[in-house]
Amino acid sequence: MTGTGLDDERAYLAECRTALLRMIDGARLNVVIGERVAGDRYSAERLGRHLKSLAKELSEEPDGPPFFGRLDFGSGEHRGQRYYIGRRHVSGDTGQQPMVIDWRAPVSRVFYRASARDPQDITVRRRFGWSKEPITLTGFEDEHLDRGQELGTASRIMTAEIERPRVGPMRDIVATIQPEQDELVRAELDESICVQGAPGTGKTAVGLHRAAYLLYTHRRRLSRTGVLILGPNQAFLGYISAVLPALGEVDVEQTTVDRLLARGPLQGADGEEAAVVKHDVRMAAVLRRALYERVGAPTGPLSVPDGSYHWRVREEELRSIVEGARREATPYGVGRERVLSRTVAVLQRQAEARGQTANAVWTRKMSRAVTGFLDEVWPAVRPQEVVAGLLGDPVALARAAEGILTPGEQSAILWARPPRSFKSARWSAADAVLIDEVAGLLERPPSYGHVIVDEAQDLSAMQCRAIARRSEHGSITVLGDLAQGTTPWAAGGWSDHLAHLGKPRAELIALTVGFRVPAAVVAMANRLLEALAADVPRTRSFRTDGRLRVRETPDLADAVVAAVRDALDHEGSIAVMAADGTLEKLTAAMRDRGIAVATLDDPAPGSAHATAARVTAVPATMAKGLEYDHVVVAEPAEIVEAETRGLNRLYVVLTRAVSRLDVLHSRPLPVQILPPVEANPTGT
Ligand SMILES: Nc1ncnc2c1ncn2[C@@H]1O[C@H](COP(=O)(O)OP(=O)(O)OP(=O)(O)O)[C@@H](O)[C@H]1O
Repeated sequence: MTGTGLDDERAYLAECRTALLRMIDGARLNVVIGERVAGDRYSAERLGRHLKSLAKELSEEPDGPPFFGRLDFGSGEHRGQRYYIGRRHVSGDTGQQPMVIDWRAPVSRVFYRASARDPQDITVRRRFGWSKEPITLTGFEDEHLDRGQELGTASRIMTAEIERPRVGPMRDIVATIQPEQDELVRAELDESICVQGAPGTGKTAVGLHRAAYLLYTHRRRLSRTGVLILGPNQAFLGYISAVLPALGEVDVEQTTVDRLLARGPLQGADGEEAAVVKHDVRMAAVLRRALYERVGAPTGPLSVPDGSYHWRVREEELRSIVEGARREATPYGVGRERVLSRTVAVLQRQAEARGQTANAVWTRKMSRAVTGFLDEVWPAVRPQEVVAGLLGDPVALARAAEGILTPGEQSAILWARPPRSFKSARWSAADAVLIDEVAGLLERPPSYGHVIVDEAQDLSAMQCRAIARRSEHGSITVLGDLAQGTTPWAAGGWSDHLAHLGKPRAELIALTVGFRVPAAVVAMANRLLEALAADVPRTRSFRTDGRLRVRETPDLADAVVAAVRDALDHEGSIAVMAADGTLEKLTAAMRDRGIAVATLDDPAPGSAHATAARVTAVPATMAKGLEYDHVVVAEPAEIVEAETRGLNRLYVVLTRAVSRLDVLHSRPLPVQILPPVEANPTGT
């Protein structure tokens, strides 16, 4: 093999860039040609869509390095071959092998999995180092795996990538995916997995890369059924939104569970007591009962006029049709269809016995004629109607909830002032979950090919059921951390959650190496973890850098302003986190003193409308899943007091910093985060 020096690599880089430009030009030209040559309108549209998305994918290729690794094979199937690995394929001349191989291709797996102990036919694995603006190839590191040489955490290039200051939205990690992460990313499409991992172990990163991997490997199947990513809130979705496009995937639906389920604006709000009952899995049984209570028994024979004749169906026969449909456990809507078609079939048999032809026109006429009977025994309903019928009527609720909900629970969810009609109801997010449950009883929603659920520990049983309905014929990746559960219904363990998600046999895997939080901060967070009583494995930090500063101060606002000014001297993003009320005051204080502060409602950093502010004010309740280079946490005691699972919230907030964390307090710190001596000064 020739060409192993930096100059040779730079020459190869130049060739790759030319080839990439050729690909983009080719894709654009194909769009033009495709528009001209396609025969009928349908195929023109399909071809046009396909080519446009290809061109879009290619031109969205960031102006980044075309490759990050190289593999030299010494033996086996690829003996004597050299492959460059990058974010996407770069085609060579016709008939030549690709200049760069997509990181998701089967052969690229070796880049992530080979080790000195198991070199997998590799002689040398090379990692490339790049600098930004302009993107320049600065060097490389070789591991002679065939000679037992492996750098692991001693790799400067890998360490620099993991420890780089964070700026703007989340980035992909393709160049440095770790072997245990790669196993999850490349798990088979029909495998459902559940990843438990402490803050910063890469769960979100793994989920996003798994989506990209599955789309590459099963493109046809998934372009039909789709991939869905569910995150905790819009701020989080904004933060992760750039990762998949950077990997060439622009067609993945990313949303929150609330948005996925809402059938209209959500204008209502529930108190915690009501929300807890509405999210309880027992509501599924209450709703089912309320719905099927609408199915009635026939109260007499059916007489159907047909010209001058009347067809008659006996009451027993009608009863057995209705009972039969009920027993079949199909969706309610299908049950109604079956009662209709079976009743008409009885009429048809009678007509045929009298020598009459029962053609399609006749069948339609008979179907219309039995609608009255159908509406009586198996009425058509809207899901909102069923839910409003329960929440607005204590008698109906008591009937449906008897033996399932206590009287106290029933009164917790009853509307104080029922709306005049279900159409004018002010639905809450929890109501939307109930409505979705009923909608699922009426008709099964289409299934996604794969669903990725992030921060899954916070889902309620009823939300899990809603997701299960949408992944019945697909698989799921569940990502979460039991210690970060902050909702009143947060999971205490994974097995119940997985059962509600419809995948009780999903494999549970733990990630235990942290790539975000510096070791000093992990030590503090781990002390708090002890108090959370969550059954989760401990983590160790990959990072040896970073700084933790804890300061008592008589004036919180002054101290926050000083800490932020100090942070502004360094590169990287900055966040101030506090309980919601205090944050407003701190934001005003910072702005008064000339510091530009963004909020989470502002456009994502890096987007066209983003503000220039480097500091973001982040309410403690919105911090989940986010990370900033420097975090200033103000008054931890208030964060703990603000909600029932306040200690879990504090755990989330303390684990958002990548490089530096300032903890500022004017009141005593929660004892759970103090070192043992300070927490118990008398030693008793
Ligand atoms: N293999 C890796 N190489 C480089 N960076 C990584 C790697 N794995 C994770 N990271 C980085 O570590 C940070 C934390 O990752 P991520 O947000 O996916 O963790 P998480 O487990 O979802 O955390 P949380 O539970 O707090 O939401 C991110 O900046 C991510 O890019």
